[in-house]
Amino acid sequence: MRAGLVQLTSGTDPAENLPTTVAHVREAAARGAELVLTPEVTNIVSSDRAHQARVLTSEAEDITLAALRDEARALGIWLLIGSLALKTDDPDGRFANRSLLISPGGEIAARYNKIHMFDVEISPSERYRESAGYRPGTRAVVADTPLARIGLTICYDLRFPHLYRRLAQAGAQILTVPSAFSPVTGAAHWESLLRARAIETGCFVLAPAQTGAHGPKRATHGHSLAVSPWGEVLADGGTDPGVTLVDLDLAQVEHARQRIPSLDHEREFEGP
Ligand SMILES: O=C(O)CNC(=O)[C@H](CS)NC(=O)CCC(=O)C(=O)O
Repeated sequence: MRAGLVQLTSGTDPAENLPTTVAHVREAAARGAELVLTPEVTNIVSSDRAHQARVLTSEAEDITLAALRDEARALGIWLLIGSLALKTDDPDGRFANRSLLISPGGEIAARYNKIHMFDVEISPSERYRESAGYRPGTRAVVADTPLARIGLTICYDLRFPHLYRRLAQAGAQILTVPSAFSPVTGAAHWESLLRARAIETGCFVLAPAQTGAHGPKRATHGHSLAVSPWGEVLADGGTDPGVTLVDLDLAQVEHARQRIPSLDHEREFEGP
């Protein structure tokens, strides 16, 4: 099976971001990808909540979702929209950071709302408070497709290994980690964490990423990565926007788990 990782430098205007996203999805499909994946917040990278409140819409009205559903249908591909920032009917007005898996029929096959919120202070000048803008999800999701069983996660979720273990134990063969990783933590941790999740679970890990400068105040790490169930980096998207293709042999999932059956070796223990 061939997958295509789309790497983007999304800006603050969903309508302006859309043509580039569509062009990359078409390129991935033209080059043989049956599963195409876009990064976290494909529709908008912005930390201005007032601006987001003006330009974001609900799922039913979202132009990015509508256009990408049309593309999936026209191209006959499975399309993981890594995430969209969407309005919800939550009383506190927070958005959803939602991953959507689209079938080749253009239908929404699965939805996953990001569970873990990036509320951190990396340095005095670099702070994030994701939970101020987004309501965290409360449900883990595995989607069955004819290509593979896919476990959906987003970005900072990557630091919570028990989520990935649960998805693998629920039968996932591919784990998706669409991201907008920070440059500092990306350089220090991104590849190691992705390889660790693949090794621990015996799953392929596919991580399409945002990259570069999103205006003057925000930058992301890039390096969309595909990792095999044995922990090998199969493809690295570098730092420019574009498409990275990778061929996956799903038999490697079984093979890696036979060599190291750690998923089956859990034991109950006492303490601490
Ligand atoms: O706010 C948005 O526009 C969309 N959300 C994100 O970009 C989120 C929250 S700021 N980024 C991450 O989770 C990065 C995690 C990370 O970098 C790490 O774990 O080190």
